[in-house]
Amino acid sequence: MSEEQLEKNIEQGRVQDIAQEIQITIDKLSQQADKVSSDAHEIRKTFWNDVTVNIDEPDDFEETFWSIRQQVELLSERERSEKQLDKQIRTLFRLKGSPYFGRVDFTEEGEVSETIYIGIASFMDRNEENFLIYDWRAPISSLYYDYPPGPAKYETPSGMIEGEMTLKRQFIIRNGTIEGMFDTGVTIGDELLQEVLGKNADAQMKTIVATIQKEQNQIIRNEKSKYLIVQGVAGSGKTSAALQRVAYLLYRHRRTLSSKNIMLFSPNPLFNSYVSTVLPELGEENMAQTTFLEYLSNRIGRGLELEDSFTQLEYLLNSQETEEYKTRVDSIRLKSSIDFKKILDQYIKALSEDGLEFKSIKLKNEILLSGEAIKEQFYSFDRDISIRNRIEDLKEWVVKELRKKKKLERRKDWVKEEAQFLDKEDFLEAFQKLEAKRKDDKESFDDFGYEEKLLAEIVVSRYYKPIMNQVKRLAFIDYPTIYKNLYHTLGDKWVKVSEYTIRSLEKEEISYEDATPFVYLKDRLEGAITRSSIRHLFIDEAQDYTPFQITYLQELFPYSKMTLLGDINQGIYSHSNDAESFLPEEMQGDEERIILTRSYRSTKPIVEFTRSILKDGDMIEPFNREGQMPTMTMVSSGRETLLRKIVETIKEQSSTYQTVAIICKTAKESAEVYAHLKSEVPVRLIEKGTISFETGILVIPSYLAKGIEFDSVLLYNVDMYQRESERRLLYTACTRAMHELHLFSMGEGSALLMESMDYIEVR
Ligand SMILES: Nc1ncnc2c1ncn2[C@@H]1O[C@H](COP(=O)(O)OP(=O)(O)OP(=O)(O)O)[C@@H](O)[C@H]1O
Repeated sequence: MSEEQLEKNIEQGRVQDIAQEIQITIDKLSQQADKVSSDAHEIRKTFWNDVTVNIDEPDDFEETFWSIRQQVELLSERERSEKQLDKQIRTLFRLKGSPYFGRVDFTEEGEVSETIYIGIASFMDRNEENFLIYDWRAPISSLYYDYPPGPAKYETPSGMIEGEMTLKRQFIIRNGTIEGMFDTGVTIGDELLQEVLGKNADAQMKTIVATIQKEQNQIIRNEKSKYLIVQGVAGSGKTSAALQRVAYLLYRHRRTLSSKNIMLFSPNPLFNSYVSTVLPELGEENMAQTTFLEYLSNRIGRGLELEDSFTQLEYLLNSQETEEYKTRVDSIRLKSSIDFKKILDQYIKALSEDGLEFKSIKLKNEILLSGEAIKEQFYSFDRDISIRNRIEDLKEWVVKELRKKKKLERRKDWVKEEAQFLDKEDFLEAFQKLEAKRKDDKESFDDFGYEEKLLAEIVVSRYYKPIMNQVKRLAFIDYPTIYKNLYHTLGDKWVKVSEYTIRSLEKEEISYEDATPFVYLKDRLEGAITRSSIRHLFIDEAQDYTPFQITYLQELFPYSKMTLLGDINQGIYSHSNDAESFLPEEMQGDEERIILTRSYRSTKPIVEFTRSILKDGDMIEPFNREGQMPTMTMVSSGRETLLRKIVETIKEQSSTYQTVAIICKTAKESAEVYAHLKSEVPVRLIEKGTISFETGILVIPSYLAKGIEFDSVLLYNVDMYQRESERRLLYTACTRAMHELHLFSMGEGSALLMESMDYIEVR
């Protein structure tokens, strides 16, 4: 038997021993879980038997309260343990099949050599003395990610440990059997990566803990920086690193940090679902995930129709270079900038003296309180008081005024009339109140007069309640007009942008580029709801955020560290700029920047092709995974033939691969292609509202494919990508392909693809 085989047998023996140990622990914990579960069941069943209920006297009441509370605490303690045990058992089951993926032999200076096995969770021997498996996030495990055999060190809370790594071994273990075992010289050997990357795509992202690369590990374990900026080329593992970073932080700070303290801003709802299984797979709970659009739309509220970011993009991609298009691009650029934020700040300052506008508060089309009266009241307050505090005082004043009006309203004829049409329940309510009143007030009680008053009160309250609620929400502040008036002050340079903005606001619409400034204005005036519980904010696809938006987010999450991940070459919005740092200048100074240049997603021929779409793509390094050269199918006889060719390719590809995506430039084009294909192949259309996707064949607009990957990509109609501004979109679309990329053209081709690029041409 070769030495290698002998080694493998020894390792296989260890895997079996560990599996047995794990099973023993599973059995032990399962027994405990059964006990806790039956305890909890018993408490629930006998909850009220063990509570002393007596509420006659205040003392008895208190005793009852404490008695209930004690039972509730007992129950929730059991429920917590039940949940905890359940989680441990689930992790152990996962460990049993695949206990670890790495081994490092390390000799600390002056100590004996130690063998460390690394897996997705820690596991100790029965006496809880030795680690049989170390969690990948433990300090010592970083040796595995950061060093080849030789001198190595790792950081612990009590200082740096230095020594010598004598062996580094990787495993692929499935169902308790070692399927692959490699001793590696380099950081993380290529064999395992080859195996992982060669697999088919899934509708869900995978964890990468077994093959985290050194530079990715720096992102994951970074603890110091206030702002961590990751500029990484397409497919370099930015999102993967971000998610493993969340798992790392949750583990390292488990006493002080929970998933509730972490938030991820992602590009679209589809992406949210795509990444949602990674953390649970690592035994952690998911953090809150949202999109910036969703946030804005909640803050804008009713009254203005918000154009979403996709509609904005769709407009830009479908338009010719008309005057209107140019104005729109100017508008987007202006409103994305920090300079514009400063203009807005000046405007807000001026509003302290004049310019705030208020809506009249009406009841049944009659004005209860006019906008002018409210304004007059506002500016009668002391101007040294901040706008925010004055608004609070104003709210109180408005409530008081309305209460006065409400009292008078009860006497009006329309109220009496409506009172006759009240429901049985309303009369019952009035009657009960009447009874109570009669009890208190035996002597001088006028039944009839009082009943009439009560009924009138019911009618009037029904009308005033929604008005009062709106007042409490400050809906009487006329933000659209206040925001619109800003555009009367911008001057000649921005006359077209101003006209365009005013026009759209007058139609009660708000463009996507106006949404952030509008919400910012609102926040500055009435006070933002800052999220102080969030300690770590992750912004994926950070290149798609405007400098204005990034500073705004920083203000919203004042106690949070920020991890911004992005790729300037995938900046597909008009405001996208070439700034390497996604941080506006104002925020710079406290940041650390990590650059990822290696692309793992696609095969070498695909990376070589996609990087040449970019003007400066030379720094992008492909991972050495072989595959087919991209193809370009040119059809000069029209759309029908092109679609027929596409159907042929889909059929061929879907027999090999799980996910085949037909990527179109726009949603409009996607819908057309889908209409054509759906009778030929089982295909699904992905739209901006789609929240999840399954494996299979799908048609998707380029910008919704952001962050996601497919086994095979068919790029429909490359002739649609001609403008310089569309280069990055073309790059983004092509870089979604893992194993195969096929481009289709109706003859003209794209000016952005050069003759010299490496692809196979099929005419
Ligand atoms: N260290 C790694 N080990 C295994 N797979 C990896 C590793 N790093 C990245 N990958 C794989 O490469 C692919 C791309 O990763 P990911 O989506 O995180 O990259 P990205 O930089 O966010 O890409 P993009 O910007 O193009 O959306 C995924 O399939 C991911 O699993």
